[in-house]
Amino acid sequence: MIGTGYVGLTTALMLCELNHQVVCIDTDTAKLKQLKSNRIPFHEPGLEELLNRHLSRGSLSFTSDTGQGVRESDILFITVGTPSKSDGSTDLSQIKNVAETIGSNQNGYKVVVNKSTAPVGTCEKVHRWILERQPRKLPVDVVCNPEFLREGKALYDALHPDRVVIGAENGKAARFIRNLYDAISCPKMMTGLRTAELIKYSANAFLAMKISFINEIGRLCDAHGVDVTDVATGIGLDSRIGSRFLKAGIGWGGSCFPKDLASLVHMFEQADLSPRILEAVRQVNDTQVEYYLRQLEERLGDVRGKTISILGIAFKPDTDDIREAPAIKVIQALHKKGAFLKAYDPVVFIHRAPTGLPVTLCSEMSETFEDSDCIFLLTEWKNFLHFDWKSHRHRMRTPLIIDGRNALDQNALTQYGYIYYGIGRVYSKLASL
Ligand SMILES: NC(=O)C1=CN([C@@H]2O[C@H](COP(=O)(O)OP(=O)(O)OC[C@H]3O[C@@H](n4cnc5c(N)ncnc54)[C@H](O)[C@@H]3O)[C@@H](O)[C@H]2O)C=CC1
Ligand SMILES: O=C(O)[C@H]1O[C@H](OP(=O)(O)OP(=O)(O)OC[C@H]2O[C@@H](n3ccc(=O)[nH]c3=O)[C@H](O)[C@@H]2O)[C@H](O)[C@@H](O)[C@@H]1O
Repeated sequence: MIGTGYVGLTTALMLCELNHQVVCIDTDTAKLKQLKSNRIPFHEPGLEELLNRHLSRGSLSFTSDTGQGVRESDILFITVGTPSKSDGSTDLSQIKNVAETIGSNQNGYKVVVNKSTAPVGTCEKVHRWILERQPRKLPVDVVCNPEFLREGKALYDALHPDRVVIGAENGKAARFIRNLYDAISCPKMMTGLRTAELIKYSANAFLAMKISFINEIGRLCDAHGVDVTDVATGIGLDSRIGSRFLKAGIGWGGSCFPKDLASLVHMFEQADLSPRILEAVRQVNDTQVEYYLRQLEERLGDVRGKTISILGIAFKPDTDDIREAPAIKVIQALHKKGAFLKAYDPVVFIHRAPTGLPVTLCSEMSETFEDSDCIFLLTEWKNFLHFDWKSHRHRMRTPLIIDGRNALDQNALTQYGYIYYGIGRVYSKLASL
């Protein structure tokens, strides 16, 4: 497993659970040091227990020596990063580097499986990069096995996927990889390399589209006094639509949706096509923070000099990942407008203290209430939802709550005397009867 981030480490542990022997390779020696001493370098539920189990059983090992890892393995998974370049295209330098190292260290037949999300045609490039570096002509097959796990639920998703997609040009290599997943019961789709690559991007874009769709409907709900959660329930009951990914809120962030949509748009442009739906999906998301800030200012007036408390920094619960987190955008925008900011997140500051964020960090959630003019919830951590909101209201200067995730109990909060705003939320008299 070359690359031991969220995807590489989770996949390695999943394969260990299926009784395979795995060597994890990474160039980040500080990360390897932590892993070797039983510590997960990021917050991801369930991984630490499996790390301990497989390190002590000897089914898992770690090294920074990629050459040695390549020579000792039959199957090589590429799970390195594929960040965006400034024009939206994908930076393939980490994949290229790995492919070249595989080529120069190849000592026999290998199956190279690309799991990193990369544009259509990347696996063909990987094949070429390997061949160019081989010391002598050796057989190698490249397979595309995109990953669909979610952060925060990575282990569950890896062990219980909705499907496994295996793209290959060679049936023998494809079956070899399918056999790895024998013990996992789900549909296994065998397809071509390019198809597998595009399935991954299309899946992420479709999910982002569902969210942007309900967020746009949420704005109309605000205008008409309609409850967006009821609209989502009502449409989601149609099995052709489905109820998931219809939670309206501050918008999608994270390490993948933004970069993958940018990459897909770039692929369209390269093909001389206009990605009209994708552009709209991104536009709704890009203007969602602005929309919320307008709602905030309508209720609080000018935010200059006011104290606003941010609850949650991670881009979603159960992770410490803050890549493209909506909270960061909100903090920066409010700071620019002259607000004082406090923030609390139960895990983010433990593993990855963000540098240069203009916020005063709180060590407990209750501190965010003190002399605050607004609490802005941006990550729906469970402990925020089960907090004793009733007894803390009096500590706020203005009891305004902006719920960026439509996660709090609006009726209860209103009864406790808070002013509540969630996109497309309507105070339900029925619920309070
Ligand atoms: N994070 C997620 O939830 C998902 C990510 N993906 C895709 O999987 C890929 C990896 O993503 P993450 O695991 O989040 O990335 P990450 O940034 O957490 O981990 C990547 C790892 O690769 C290592 N690395 C970089 N160059 C290397 C090299 N030459 N040799 C060995 N190791 C090297 C880095 O040190 C790092 O530990 C990306 O393409 C991403 O789009 C796909 C599905 C889910
Ligand atoms: O390619 C990837 O990296 C992964 O991207 C997403 O997973 P992830 O980014 O971990 O998180 P999601 O649960 O998809 O949430 C993404 C963003 O959408 C937001 N979201 C999600 C669902 C929803 O109904 N509403 C909503 O605003 C979340 O708060 C978060 O900011 C996909 O769900 C995974 O299938 C995919 O493998």
